[in-house]
Amino acid sequence: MIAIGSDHGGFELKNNIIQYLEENKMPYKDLGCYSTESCDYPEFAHKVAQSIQSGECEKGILICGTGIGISIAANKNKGIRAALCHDCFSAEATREHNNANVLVMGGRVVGVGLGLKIVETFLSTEFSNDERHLRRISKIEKQ
Ligand SMILES: O=C(CO)[C@H](O)[C@H](O)[C@H](O)COP(=O)(O)O
Repeated sequence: MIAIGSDHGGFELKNNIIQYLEENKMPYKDLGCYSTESCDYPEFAHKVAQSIQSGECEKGILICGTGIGISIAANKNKGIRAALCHDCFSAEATREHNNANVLVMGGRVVGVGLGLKIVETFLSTEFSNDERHLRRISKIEKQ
């Protein structure tokens, strides 16, 4: 299950990603927001983080205007490795190297075409399980 959330700045891209997930029969949970009305991104970062921490969702996708604020908020939650990616190379690398469990994008930064490619790359790339990456992730967890 994929948890997805955004503020008003990411609402439109979130809707396009939901359509992509539905077309590809990928189960998801839409944790809001549900309109373009101004709202506060930390709320949605927290909801997505909680759904991963509880085990209900395996991965998450978060979108705000730039992706920056919602990344900062998401990464305050234990066990959350949220990666802001605006290119496919980073989306692949963060899965392989960081075992990132949340993809973050800026709805005012990327277009829908690139955004969906980044989602596809992130969701289809496995963690490498390489010893050096495991060691580095465990150092993050201890911080
Ligand atoms: O936190 C952000 C900036 O890093 C997000 O892009 C927000 O979506 C943005 O700040 C919202 O801005 P607005 O002027 O309230 O629409």
